[in-house]
Amino acid sequence: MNDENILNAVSIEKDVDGFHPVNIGRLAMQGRDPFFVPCTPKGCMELLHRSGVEIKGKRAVVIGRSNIVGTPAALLLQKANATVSIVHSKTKNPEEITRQADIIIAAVGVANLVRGSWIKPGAAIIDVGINPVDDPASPRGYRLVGDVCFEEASKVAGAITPVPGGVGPMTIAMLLSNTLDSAKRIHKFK
Ligand SMILES: NC(=O)C1=CN([C@@H]2O[C@H](COP(=O)(O)OP(=O)(O)OC[C@H]3O[C@@H](n4cnc5c(N)ncnc54)[C@H](OP(=O)(O)O)[C@@H]3O)[C@@H](O)[C@H]2O)C=CC1
Ligand SMILES: Nc1nc(=O)c2c([nH]1)NC[C@@H]1CN(c3ccc(C(=O)N[C@@H](CCC(=O)O)C(=O)O)cc3)C=[N+]21
Repeated sequence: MNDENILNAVSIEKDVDGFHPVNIGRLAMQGRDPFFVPCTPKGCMELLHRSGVEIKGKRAVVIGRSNIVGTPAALLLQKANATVSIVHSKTKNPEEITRQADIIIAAVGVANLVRGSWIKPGAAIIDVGINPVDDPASPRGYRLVGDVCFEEASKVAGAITPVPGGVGPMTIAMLLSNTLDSAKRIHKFK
């Protein structure tokens, strides 16, 4: 499948994933707003806001730069007036960068990449990763873990999201929220 052709075929007013290039472009520009914000990054911001984490003026690090998570998450943090660094697979000494962060969003797809020693005491950690690891003791033969080593990180962080039961369910909630907004807009409800 060619994702560019598919995204171009979606009407920007019905793009509830927020992946159309026009919606991403509007998200990136000052003074413009997209019709929809991508669900997973939107869920990350909702978690930070509802947990009372201050974003303005803080240092944030996003690990990962995909079109669907890392890049829009970095844009949203920047819009919320954080100073944002992006760590990716070519970054040297990522832990030196993450250790300066008040907020970390990890969206990598590598189980337990972020260790306790990567984290500044008191930082807020949003773990987007959904990684299956073999576990013969669990009914499915595997269990899900995040990109952050929860056992270590939870001893250092001020706040941390679990996997499962963290960003995943928020993504689903944001998809429903975007879908409701879309319907309201099309039917001219308030
Ligand atoms: N909870 C939820 O709702 C969702 C969870 N996910 C999960 O989030 C994770 C990321 O998803 P997605 O963004 O789609 O993944 P992608 O594979 O598209 O992107 C991964 C990103 O991580 C970077 N990366 C890979 N290895 C390293 C490393 N060792 N150190 C630093 N950066 C690295 C890559 O860098 P580079 O660009 O250099 O290749 C890339 O930018 C996955 O586990 C996925 O299952 C995804 C969507 C929703
Ligand atoms: N166009 C598009 N939109 C997406 O939103 C999208 C996508 N593509 N590609 C794949 C990723 C992945 N993703 C998840 C959403 C919820 C959970 C979730 O709710 N997980 C549960 C665990 C579920 C279980 O136990 O199996 C949890 O974290 O608690 C996981 C992963 C959305 N994605």
